[in-house]
Amino acid sequence: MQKVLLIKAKRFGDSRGWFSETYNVARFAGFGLNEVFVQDNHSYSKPIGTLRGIHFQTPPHAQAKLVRCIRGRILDVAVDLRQGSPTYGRWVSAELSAENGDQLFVPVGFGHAFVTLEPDSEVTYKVTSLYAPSHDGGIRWSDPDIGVDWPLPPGGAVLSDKDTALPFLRDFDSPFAYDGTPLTLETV
Ligand SMILES: Cc1cn([C@H]2C[C@H](O)[C@@H](COP(=O)(O)OP(=O)(O)O[C@H]3O[C@@H](C)C(=O)[C@@H](O)[C@H]3O)O2)c(=O)[nH]c1=O
Repeated sequence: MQKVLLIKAKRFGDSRGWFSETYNVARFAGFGLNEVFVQDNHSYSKPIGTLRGIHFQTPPHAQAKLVRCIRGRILDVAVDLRQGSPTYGRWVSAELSAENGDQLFVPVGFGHAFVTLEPDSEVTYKVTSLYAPSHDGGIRWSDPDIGVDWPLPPGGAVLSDKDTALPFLRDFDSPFAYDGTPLTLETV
């Protein structure tokens, strides 16, 4: 399995603006990321405080995700859902924005969620397995056993109907196994 990684962008600025590679198979292999991405996703969230998650797909359709914010700003969160992990239910997060160009790599075995910190935020992400609605899974964003410290606006979280009714961690029998990879947030 893989570590959660915060991947910094290299931007080459000139009088026109800048250029940046967002994915390069050789560079990514250099920090141990050899995933094959098979689908690209793009979501737009109008209100500030839009919260999507905590989501995953179960095996054999489990997905690793490479997440980037291309407009606005989000707090992106990865939750350790690996059965037997000493950090089961714990989470790491990073602020991703159009401005910083950072990407979060969320490996298989982690739930993924984000909240928008600005209105009109757009997120794109690559995934390693095709969408399989029959293997869609989720945990409640507000689960007290996870305790994500969501930075919410005064109006609170804006959620899909599905996300308001997701189960809690205590009722979840995780299909993901712990392989000894520690929960860290390494920056590369
Ligand atoms: C995720 C997904 C959804 N859809 C459809 C199903 C549904 O009608 C509509 C909206 O789906 P959702 O409500 O699940 O979208 P959303 O809440 O944005 O779900 C996403 O949340 C983030 C946090 C993730 O990590 C993603 O993997 C995904 O789970 O889009 C696809 O066609 N392909 C896909 O890959």
